[in-house]
Amino acid sequence: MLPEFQLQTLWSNPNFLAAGAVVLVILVQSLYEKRKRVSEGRAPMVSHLIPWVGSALEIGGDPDAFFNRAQRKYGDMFTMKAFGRVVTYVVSPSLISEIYRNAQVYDFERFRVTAAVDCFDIPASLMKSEVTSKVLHPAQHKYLSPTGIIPIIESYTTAVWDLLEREGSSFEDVSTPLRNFILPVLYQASAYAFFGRSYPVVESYEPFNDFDRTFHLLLAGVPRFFLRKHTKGLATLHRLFEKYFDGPHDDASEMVLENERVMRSHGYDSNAVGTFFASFLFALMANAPNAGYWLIVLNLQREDGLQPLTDEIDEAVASWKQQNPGQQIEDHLHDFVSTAELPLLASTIQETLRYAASVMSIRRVTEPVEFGGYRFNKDDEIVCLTRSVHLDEEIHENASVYDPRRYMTQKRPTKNGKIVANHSMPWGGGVSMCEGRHFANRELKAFVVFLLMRYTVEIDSKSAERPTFISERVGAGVMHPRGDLRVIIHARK
Ligand code: HEM
Repeated sequence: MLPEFQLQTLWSNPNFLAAGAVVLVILVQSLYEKRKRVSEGRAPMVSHLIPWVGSALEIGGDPDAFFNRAQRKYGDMFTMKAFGRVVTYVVSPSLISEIYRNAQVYDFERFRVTAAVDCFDIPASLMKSEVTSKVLHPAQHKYLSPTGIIPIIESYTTAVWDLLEREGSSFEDVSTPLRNFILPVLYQASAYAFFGRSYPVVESYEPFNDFDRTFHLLLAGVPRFFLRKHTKGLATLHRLFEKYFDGPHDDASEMVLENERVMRSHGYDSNAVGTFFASFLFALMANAPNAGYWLIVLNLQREDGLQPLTDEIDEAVASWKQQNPGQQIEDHLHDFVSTAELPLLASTIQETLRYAASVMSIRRVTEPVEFGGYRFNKDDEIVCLTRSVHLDEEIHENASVYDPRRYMTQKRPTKNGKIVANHSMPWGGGVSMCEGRHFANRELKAFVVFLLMRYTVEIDSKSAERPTFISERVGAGVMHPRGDLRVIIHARK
């Protein structure tokens, strides 16, 4: 207890009184806001103390724990303020699928255009024109479809095989940070597949990382002024793309060449074409390489390590050789990897994405609507929080445990006695569902198959360092690693 004379001193201190008044005003205002929302039938507001900042710092600390607490306290929908932005989060799979189904009321297009212009500097005239919605996006959709993607996957397959041989040999038999080996291989092979060998892939790697590292801050509304490295990275990517589109690049994929032709025929120059493809480069690279990294890291930390996957792949190789006597697998890489039945690897990829992806789908309400028992006004922002579904213990047994066999053995997931069809949504959903998912799945499959055909990878027992998720990259896709895992790679005999 404070002695009486100290209390008297405090009460007569004008600074103390002013601070007390401010706290009182904030509390009254927040109480008023909460009451008003309840009386208007709006989704409940998560309590916060600092007015404009709202819950931003708490979300940034441990987002999974924060959203879990909010769900337990407020239910399947709750509103939150962060850096002045008011957003309602939806965590139930059935409500999320309703949002995905109804693109008229829960619009994505406005966010798509704004993000392309504000985050990637694509000219607004291009993003808002029918060239993009009626020609460029449909063409991208066609080339990224399961059949359209085949030629690109073929070049990817050859590129990743060659890169694993070339890069792998320089890491053999010495302790090495896994990241240095894996991420550049995945990055380069994908870039070659879409843009050809004329793309300055090595030069673009660091600027891409500078841009990508703080992308979530840009999404959260942090002004570019505070993100100097990020902005410089994007400018370098634009410059490299402009040079690439000004020079010979006939080895690019048909998807790139066709979209370039369309843009040029509408008067857009190499610089504008470059901004469009810098945003595609981001989609291509922001998630898949890190997913490949986590797949290896998470399995290496299990008791049986990568052995079950290696055994499955060895069996597929043996079976292919038996069916194709006298043939070399190296001459039929795409055929082999696309036909190989690898149920454990398929489940491992899906589980890695469930476990490591933090995905949010942003929508804007287009008209007043009653939804999930609450009222929404035009222009309200709603976010589908798919990670909450991934971590829901009722839907996924032992959800906090990484289990590569989960999707081989799991019964049909249910919640409240009902089957949950959308139990895993690493690709988002509805109109904004990841266009690159067919490529990404095959990319990861080919990468893991070839890696384990060529090498054994083991943890360097002298190093205790282990990577953890940078979970504050909330909503921005597969989480990046903080720290790394030192490994020793040996060529297989
Ligand atoms: C593991 C890898 C990947 C994951 C987890 C992933 C996830 C996502 C997610 C969550 C979205 C936004 C969905 C939404 O807002 O609801 C998205 C969009 C997109 N992704 Fe992927 N992605 C991956 C790899 C790729 C790859 C390799 C490509 C390119 C080949 C790609 C191309 C795209 C494109 C073009 C969009 C924009 C779709 C639109 O604006 O409608 N993604 N991705």
